[in-house]
Amino acid sequence: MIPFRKMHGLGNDFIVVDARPAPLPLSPTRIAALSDRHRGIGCDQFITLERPEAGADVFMRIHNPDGSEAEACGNATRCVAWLLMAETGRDHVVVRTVRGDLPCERLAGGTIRADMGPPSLAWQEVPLAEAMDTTHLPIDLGAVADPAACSMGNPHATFFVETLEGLDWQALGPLAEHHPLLPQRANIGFAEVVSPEHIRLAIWERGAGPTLACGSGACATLVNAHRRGLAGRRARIDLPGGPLELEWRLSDNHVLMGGPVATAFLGQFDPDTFPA
Ligand SMILES: N[C@H](CCC[C@H](N)C(=O)O)C(=O)O
Repeated sequence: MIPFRKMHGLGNDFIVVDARPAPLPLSPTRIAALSDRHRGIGCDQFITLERPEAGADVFMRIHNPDGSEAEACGNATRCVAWLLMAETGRDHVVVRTVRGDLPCERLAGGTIRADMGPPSLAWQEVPLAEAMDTTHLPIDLGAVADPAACSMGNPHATFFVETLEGLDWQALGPLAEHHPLLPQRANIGFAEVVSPEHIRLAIWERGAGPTLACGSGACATLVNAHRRGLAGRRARIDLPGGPLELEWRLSDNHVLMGGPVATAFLGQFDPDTFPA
């Protein structure tokens, strides 16, 4: 049996397994089966903790429920940071991902804040299929158009809308996720700018669909809103699951993202029950 912990940040939920003591028999197929909400445990992302090389407290591998691997996950970074803080008693830990080291800290009130690093703004780095200005993509889906794109390690495109009220973003999300301009697909944000310090955001995640919150998506939204002149460098971003506090720091170009984390339950599963 393999023990797991079910965690979430604002309802963006994760199965977390610990492969630090020994590697676990988890193929993408098995991860997809475990991530199924009806036939498995269910989650937005499947998180595997691995032993890091020197310089970080843990290596975090991220899979989507379709079995694909993601380069970044802000809410899981905060959940895993909390776990490491509970293990070590420290208020600062470093979570390593395939895209680099993410320092995290515990703030007053239990908020966990992750330094998600600098955004990538060049078209090759999002990536987009061809050279263009990443603040305006020629994507027109009728009800929404003209998104901005950036990478937080993983690809994001943000549509700015007058209001989320009545917008069928769950139908538009998959069209944008699979648009030919986005060869690695992308996480798709629908952002209603309430004021320069306050944004409402709905997210259609690559490989996962609609989620209650997306940390890297909130980072990308602040970056894209700021580049479009719609927001300052700090904002509260309200997602369906609740608010995240964002800052795109001027001094070092890093994006900081803070919010709550929670454990829902602990459990165990028999890997042989799921296809290998
Ligand atoms: N929920 C995550 C993002 C998952 C991104 C994943 N869907 C991808 O394919 O990049 C977050 O809090 O940042």
